[in-house]
Amino acid sequence: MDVQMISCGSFSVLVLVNGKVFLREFSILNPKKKSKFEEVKLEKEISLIACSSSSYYVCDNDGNLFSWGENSNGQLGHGDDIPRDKPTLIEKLKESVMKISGGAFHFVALTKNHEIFVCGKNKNGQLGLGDFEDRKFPEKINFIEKFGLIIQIVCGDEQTVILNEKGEVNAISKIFASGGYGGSYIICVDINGRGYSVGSNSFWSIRNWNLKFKNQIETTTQKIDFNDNIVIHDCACGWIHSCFVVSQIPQENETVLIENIDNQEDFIREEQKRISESLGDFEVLPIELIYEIFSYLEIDSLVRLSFTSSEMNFLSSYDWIWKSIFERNCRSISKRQQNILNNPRRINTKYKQAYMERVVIDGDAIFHPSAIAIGKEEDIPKKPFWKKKKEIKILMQGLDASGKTAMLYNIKLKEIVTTIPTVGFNVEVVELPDFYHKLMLWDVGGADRVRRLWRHYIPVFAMIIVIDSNGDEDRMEQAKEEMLERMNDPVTKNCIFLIFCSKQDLPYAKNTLKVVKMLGLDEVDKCWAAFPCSAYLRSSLIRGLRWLDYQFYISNPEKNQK
Ligand SMILES: Nc1nc2c(ncn2[C@@H]2O[C@H](COP(=O)(O)OP(=O)(O)OP(=O)(O)O)[C@@H](O)[C@H]2O)c(=O)[nH]1
Ligand SMILES: [Mg+2]
Repeated sequence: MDVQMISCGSFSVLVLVNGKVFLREFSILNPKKKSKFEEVKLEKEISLIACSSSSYYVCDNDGNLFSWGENSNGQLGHGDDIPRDKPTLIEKLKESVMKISGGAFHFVALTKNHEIFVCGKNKNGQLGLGDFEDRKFPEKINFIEKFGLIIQIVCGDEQTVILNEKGEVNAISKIFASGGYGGSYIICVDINGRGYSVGSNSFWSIRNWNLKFKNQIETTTQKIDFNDNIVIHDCACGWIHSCFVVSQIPQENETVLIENIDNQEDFIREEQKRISESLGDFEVLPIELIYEIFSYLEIDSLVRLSFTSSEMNFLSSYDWIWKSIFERNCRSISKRQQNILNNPRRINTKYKQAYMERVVIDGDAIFHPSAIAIGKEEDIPKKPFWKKKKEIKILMQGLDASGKTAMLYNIKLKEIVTTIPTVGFNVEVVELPDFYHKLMLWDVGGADRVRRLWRHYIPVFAMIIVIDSNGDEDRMEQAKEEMLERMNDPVTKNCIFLIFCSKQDLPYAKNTLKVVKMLGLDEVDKCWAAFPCSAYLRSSLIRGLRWLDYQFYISNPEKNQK
C-alpha cells in the first residue's frame, strides 16, 4: 500500500493511496459517531489531492480537477453555491492542473503552464484579483508578468502565497518546498532547509510573525530562528500550532554513522538528544509518538493520528525506513521525498543507495539511473534547425494487440486508425520538429512468426517495447519474458530501450511503477526508460520518442559499436 499524499480539512482527512482516494469525515454534530475511511469513487487514477475546510479537490493524471463538499462561497468552482456529494469535474478549468492548495473557503490551482486559477471566498482579497468579491468559477490571475515563473502555491485560512522560480515573491531564496496550511499563517521551507513564516502570530503559533495579508501577495517573511545547523525537512501547520521535521547537520569534526539499523530506538533517542540541544524552546516529539507515526504506513493508524504528512518525511530521513521501503519492493516516492533523499545531508547508507540505484522516478516516467543522467525530458535542448537529420532505425516490439500499429499511425498520421493484427511488418519514416533524427519505425506484428526473426531484419540500436499496462498477470509474465529476451540478447548490447506502458487511458491500467516492477525492469542494467502512454494520445508518444531521440544523439550507440 503506497500512501502518496494526505491532506486535512477542518474535520476530515483525505488520503491518496495507489491513485485511489479515501476520505474520512468527522461529524461535528455527532462527535461520538465512529467514522471510517471510505473510498471516493473516481473513474481515473488520481495524482493530487487537497482539502479546504470542508471541500475536497482531486486531480487525475490528465490534470482534470474535480471538487465536492461544502460550497458556501462557491469554492467548488461550478458557478453556484450548491454543495456536491460526489466529485464533480470543474468544467471551466480547462488547463491541466499541476498543484492545488485549499484555504478555508477558497482554492488555488497551478497549471502545467504555470498559470494560477483561484476560486471561492475573497473577503480578505485572498484570491489576489485586486477586489474583495467571491468567485464561483475559477478565474485566472496573471502574475506571470509581475513575478516570473510561478512554481509553488500555498493557501492559509484566508491567504494565498505564491512563490516564483527565484523565490522572489516572499524574498526566500530558491524556494522549492513545502508550505503548511495554518489558521492565519503560513510556513515555507526553502531548498536549504530554512523555514520562513508569514501571517498572524496571534496565538503564538510561531515565533516570528508578520503582517496579515490584505489584497496583495507581496509581503515580507521572517526566518524561523532555528540554529543554522538545523535543517528543516518539512513543516506542517495546524490552526494554531506548528510542527517541524528537522535534523541536524553534523559539524565538521562530528561523525554520525547510521550503521546499526536494527537498533532504531537507541538511534532515535541519541539523535533526539543531539538535536534538542540546538532547538531552544521548540519541543521534540517523544519517541513513542514517533513509533506511532511509523505506523502511518498502515491506513488504520493513519486515522488515529490524523494530522500531517510531515512525519512521513521525518521518517524518510532515517535509513530503516528506506530499508522497509526497499523490502516492500520499492514503493513509489513523492517528488518531495525524493528531494529530501537527493540532498546530501546525512543519509547515505546502503539501503538508500540500493534504492536509488535501481530506478529513478521523474514525475510519471521511470528511468535506469544511467539513462536519466543524460536525458531528462525538460533538459532536452532543441535541435539546431540547420543540422541535417540522420535516420535511426527503431524496432517496435511487443505482444500482439499491445498497440504498436495504433501508435505507429498516430505518430505518423496524427490519426487514430482502426487496426487489424499485423502480418509481417509496417515501416514508416517520421520526421518530427525539434528532433535530432528522422525516425524509421519498424512495427513488427506481435503474433506473427516474424517476431522471432527480428534479429535478421535490421541492426538494432534503438528499440521500443510496447507493454499493455492493462494486461492481466499471465500477459504481463509473457511480456516480461519477451522483453528480457530482447534486452539480454547480445545483439542489443548497445541498444537504447524505450518502454511504452500503453493503454493508460483505460481505467484499470497499471501505473508505470507497477509495470516496471512486474516486468522486473529495475533489475536490468541497460539504458532504458519507461513512459506511460496511450496510443490515442499522441503527445504521450512524442514525449517518449523525444527521450529516445536525444538519448541516441548523446550516446550514439551505432558509433560505439564500431
Ligand atoms: N484503449 C486503448 N486501446 C488501444 C491502445 N492502443 C491500442 N489499442 C487497441 O488495441 C487493439 C490492438 O492494437 P494494435 O495497434 O493493432 O496492436 P498491435 O500491437 O499492432 O498488435 P499486432 O499487430 O497483433 O502485434 C486495437 O483494437 C487498438 O484500438 C490504447 O492506448 N488504448
Ligand atoms: Mg500491429
